Amino acid sequence: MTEIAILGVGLIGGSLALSLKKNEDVHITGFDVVEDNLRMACSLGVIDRGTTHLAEAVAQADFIFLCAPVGKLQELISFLRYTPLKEGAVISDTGSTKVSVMEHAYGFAQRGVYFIGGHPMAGSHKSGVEASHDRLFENAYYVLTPPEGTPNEIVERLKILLAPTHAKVVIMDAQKHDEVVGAISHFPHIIASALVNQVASYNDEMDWYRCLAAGGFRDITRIASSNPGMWRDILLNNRPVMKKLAEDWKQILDQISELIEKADGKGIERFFAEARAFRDGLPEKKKGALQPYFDLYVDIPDEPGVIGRITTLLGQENISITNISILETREDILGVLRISFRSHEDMEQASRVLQEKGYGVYERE
Ligand SMILES: NC(=O)C1=CN([C@@H]2O[C@H](COP(=O)(O)OP(=O)(O)OC[C@H]3O[C@@H](n4cnc5c(N)ncnc54)[C@H](O)[C@@H]3O)[C@@H](O)[C@H]2O)C=CC1
Ligand SMILES: O=C(O)C(=O)Cc1ccc(O)cc1
Repeated sequence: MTEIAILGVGLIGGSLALSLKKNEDVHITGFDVVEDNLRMACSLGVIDRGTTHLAEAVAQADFIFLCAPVGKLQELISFLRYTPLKEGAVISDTGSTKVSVMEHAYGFAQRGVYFIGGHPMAGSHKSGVEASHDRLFENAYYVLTPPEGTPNEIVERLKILLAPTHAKVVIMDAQKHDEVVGAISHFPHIIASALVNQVASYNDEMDWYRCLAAGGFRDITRIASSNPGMWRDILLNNRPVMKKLAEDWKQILDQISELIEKADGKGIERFFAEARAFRDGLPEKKKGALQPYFDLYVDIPDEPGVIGRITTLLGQENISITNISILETREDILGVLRISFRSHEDMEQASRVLQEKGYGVYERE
């Protein structure tokens, strides 16, 4: 039996646990600072047991995954440095930045314990264990940053353990990771939020901005709905790269501003054509990466038996549900039920069936 400890049982820790559980020979202990998250994770079958005692969670573990926010990783690593661990244990993390993590991950090898940085390049703008999914990492890149001198067989052990995620595991230097991921993931979150903030400030004067915001605006700003604390931590842990990207961005904006000022149609067209050529050449998004589940939200009256009636209705139509959770229940006010489906077709069929029965149903991005 392989003992696994997941420290931070949220979206990523929960999804990792669900993927690794596909290998029946694992036992997963979850640690979290929020006891309710552990209770929820146990009841959803994400972890085998939960504890709020860190030393106890890791003592017998063969693999330890740090899945807490980036801002908490250094503190967790420092704790592990002086905590009794099993000889040969492999520690990894899932943080979105790698240089600041690897700088702190010293002092393990001399104890016969190994630290290998990690970053599964798939996720969501949603947070929390309720949003976790066993196929979240399917077809996504999963970057590992082993420090120099890590024995090959240790990296291989970690790769074998990660096989049930069906991610494409790649080895990368931490600095290179932060530069590339800074440009394709971290910086776009700044741009998406900046766009939303710009429109929101105009909207203060005239509500039409909000009303007409649709299509392209919604597509390009989806990630502005991400967890603000998580993105604060990511930016603060990739500062030199973020500063450089912001400076380059200012230049790009100045250039386009000048083209507009000069009414340089050819230049403007070239700007869009270059972007289109690169965008159209991006690899196809394979199913599994980033959007593996489809959620429907159903308004539910606060009355006994309503959830049973909804699930029975869907069962009668042979529509499979992958997850179900109650998001709000307040006295005299409608609650909201979130139902997840494996495919868009299942979700649409469920939406039709429930609306026919008079339920208020909607999708939320
Ligand atoms: N959300 C995403 O799309 C992705 C996130 N990541 C990275 O994975 C990590 C986890 O992110 P999510 O799962 O999205 O966040 P989350 O907010 O869903 O889960 C984080 C969990 O860590 C717990 N936690 C907070 N402080 C802790 C501490 N000191 N010790 C143990 N647990 C603690 C929280 O209570 C929560 O349950 C972050 O480092 C993030 O940068 C990586 C890939 C994608
Ligand atoms: O919601 C999205 O599209 C994301 O950007 C998901 C994501 C968030 C953080 C990461 O480190 C990797 C992927």
